[in-house]
Amino acid sequence: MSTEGMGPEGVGTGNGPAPGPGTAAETGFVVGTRGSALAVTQTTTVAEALAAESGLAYELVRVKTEGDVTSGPLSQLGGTGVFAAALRVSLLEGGCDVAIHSLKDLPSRQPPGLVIAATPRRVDVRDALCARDGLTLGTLPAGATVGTGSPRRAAQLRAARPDLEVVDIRGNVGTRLGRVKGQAPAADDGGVGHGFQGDLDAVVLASAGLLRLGLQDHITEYLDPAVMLPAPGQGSLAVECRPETAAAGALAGALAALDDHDTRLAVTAERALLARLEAGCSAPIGALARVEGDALVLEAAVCSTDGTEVLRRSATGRDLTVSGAELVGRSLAELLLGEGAAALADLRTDVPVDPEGH
Ligand SMILES: NCc1[nH]cc(CCC(=O)O)c1CC(=O)O
Repeated sequence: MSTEGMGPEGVGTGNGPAPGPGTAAETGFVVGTRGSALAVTQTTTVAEALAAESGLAYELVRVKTEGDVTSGPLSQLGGTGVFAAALRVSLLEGGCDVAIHSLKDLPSRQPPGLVIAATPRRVDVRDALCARDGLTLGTLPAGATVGTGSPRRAAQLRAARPDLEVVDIRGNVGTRLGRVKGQAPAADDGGVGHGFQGDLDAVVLASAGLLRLGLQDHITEYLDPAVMLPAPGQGSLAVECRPETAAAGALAGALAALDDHDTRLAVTAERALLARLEAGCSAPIGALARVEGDALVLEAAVCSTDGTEVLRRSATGRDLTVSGAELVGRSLAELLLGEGAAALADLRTDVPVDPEGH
């Protein structure tokens, strides 16, 4: 594991000396981030909020995900969240005090020794169609090519529009946007050329990532969750740390203040469903929970990979606590399993579809 300081521009509010790595000190804290534009943007936003709330300074360190991290520590942390794993190793080793993840990229089971201390208020949960010429799912011509690397998006696209051609694509947000015909490549890929001219009619991406990067102008349609149920945790962030960091002190108070209870309940239900289904991170499963009045409503869809079958069910709970939310997720998973979810899809699919999809 290696960390690399990001230089003076990575230093936050600056009241007090720069903190040393691993010391969630009285004076400051160290925040780990992956290197992609989306990771840096969302990490900076959260770090600024924590600094403002706590009065502490912070420093960003870039945690490299290549190389040495593919050995021992990864297997201890579980294979699913390989891209979160490097940050987690850094947290456990004291290389940073806080790490910010896209919640949907985290495995559904929390590793020992780390806690999710805050789930900030969720932003737009929907998937977004970014098409040439302002086209929408309804107006794309028959045979149009739509790029996605996600089996969940592919299956739901096929279910909605069997006449489209789904193309498997990879890469970070800027790279994928650049695949759309006539689209100027977005300058968010850290200067890494994507090597493609626009060759597709459309791509599907998470609205949240586009919004956080200020790229929402590329969206031609926000896909209704009735058509495209988002990934569990989509649009949410997880602020992770060692338990003692969240237990006491100025940073603990700031973490608690950043936590949004309704978001916490929703993502808890979605992740509990995923855990009970024993589904891998690229399984074709959509899940979305919302607090509606005094109820938590969870919807989930398990798709066959070819999109010919989508099993979609919902469950409601009235116990608005974390354990109540877990129960809603688990019960809906049981219901889906009882109706043949495991036969419908290869739930354990655990291909890391998105090395820098972040
Ligand atoms: N798997 C990559 C990833 N992880 C989080 C986001 C977007 C932001 C979010 O959903 O919180 C993305 C990009 C995408 O799916 O388009």
